[in-house]
Amino acid sequence: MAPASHPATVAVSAPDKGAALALTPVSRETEARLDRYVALLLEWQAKTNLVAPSTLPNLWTRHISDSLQLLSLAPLAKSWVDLGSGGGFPGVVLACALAEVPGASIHLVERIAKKAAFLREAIRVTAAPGTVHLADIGDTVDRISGPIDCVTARALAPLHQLIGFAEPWVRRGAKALFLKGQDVEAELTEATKYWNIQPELHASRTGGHGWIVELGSIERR
Ligand SMILES: C[S@@+](CC[C@H](N)C(=O)[O-])C[C@H]1O[C@@H](n2cnc3c(N)ncnc32)[C@H](O)[C@@H]1O
Repeated sequence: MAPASHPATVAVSAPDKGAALALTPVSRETEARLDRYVALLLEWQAKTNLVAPSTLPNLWTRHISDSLQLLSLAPLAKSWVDLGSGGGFPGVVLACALAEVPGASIHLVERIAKKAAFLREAIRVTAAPGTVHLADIGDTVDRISGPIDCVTARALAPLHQLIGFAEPWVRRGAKALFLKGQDVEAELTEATKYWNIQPELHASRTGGHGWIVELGSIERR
């Protein structure tokens, strides 16, 4: 039995989950998959730091809704790539929702073996349509070769670097959706030194000072 202070004993806050599902509603089937994912995340959090411990009480609003909100910005996208998936945000959450969409799937790219192992287990227990790549992003550009509709990333790198990562897929027709914090304007200013972009900015539905940067085209300056 885990000691009382063991992170695996952190309970999910029902009001937080309720608030998250009000913000970003999902089907019963997706909710059941997300419940299995959250249980696994809390179990693994004890041995691998997957999310900042301070965010655990607000796991559903802070991480799950934050991830789910991307779906409404690419409602027709079936083929996704999530770069630097870490503990599975937004990648595993999207996979859980995409299980409802015939033919949809997501590639999860992560270079740390322990995290990739967690991602594989999350995909297994949720039976969600995801493929985990234990690899550096640069090495997956050729490996993930089919048509991709949407490239995502959260908390991975400054915007100008993210744009460089996503550029090969966006050049082949994908849209990029990056979850960003309050410094988005400064990051955009920096990014436009290197890239010709027409960003669309969406305020995060989960409150705080978050933004989603949407890019439909990327050209090197
Ligand atoms: C700060 S974490 C964010 C994880 C997750 N996206 C989230 O929002 O919770 C960044 C993750 O990206 C991974 N990462 C960073 N650079 C990478 C690269 N070049 N190729 C693959 N993974 C990378 C790191 O190992 C780490 O797990």
